[in-house]
Amino acid sequence: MKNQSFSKRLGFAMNGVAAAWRAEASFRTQCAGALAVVVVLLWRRPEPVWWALLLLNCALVLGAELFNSALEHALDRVHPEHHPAIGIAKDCAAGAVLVLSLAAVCVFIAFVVASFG
Ligand SMILES: Nc1ncnc2c1ncn2[C@@H]1O[C@H](COP(=O)(O)OP(=O)(O)OP(=O)(O)O)[C@@H](O)[C@H]1O
Repeated sequence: MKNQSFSKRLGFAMNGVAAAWRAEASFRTQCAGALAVVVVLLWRRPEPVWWALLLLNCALVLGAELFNSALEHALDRVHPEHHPAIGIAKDCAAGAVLVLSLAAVCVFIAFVVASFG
């Protein structure tokens, strides 16, 4: 089923986001964090570069969580039994979310220091 219309592919992508929202508490928490960042941006109205940096970080964390969720679903389906390699694959995906989340927190701290310090 390759090369479907743009609206159909957009629908598939929205289905993925909705499925992650329903299934993953961490995705919902990260969405709440991203919303909080948008509220702070609207309140402080910083220079455009801060909008770009903070929104990019939010998108990176949410995107990584979606990849993490995709990998978990696929691995659980193709290999339901426990295996050390599956564990490492899942841990690496979770590690990617952690690394990007830490980077996002660092950028947010830099923003707070720059605008309130
Ligand atoms: N099939 C498996 N084989 C080996 N280890 C596994 C397997 N499934 C999960 N694990 C280990 O358990 C951890 C948690 O896996 P799980 O699939 O429950 O993800 P999770 O981190 O709970 O996901 P969520 O983001 O939904 O909270 C993995 O990171 C991995 O270390």
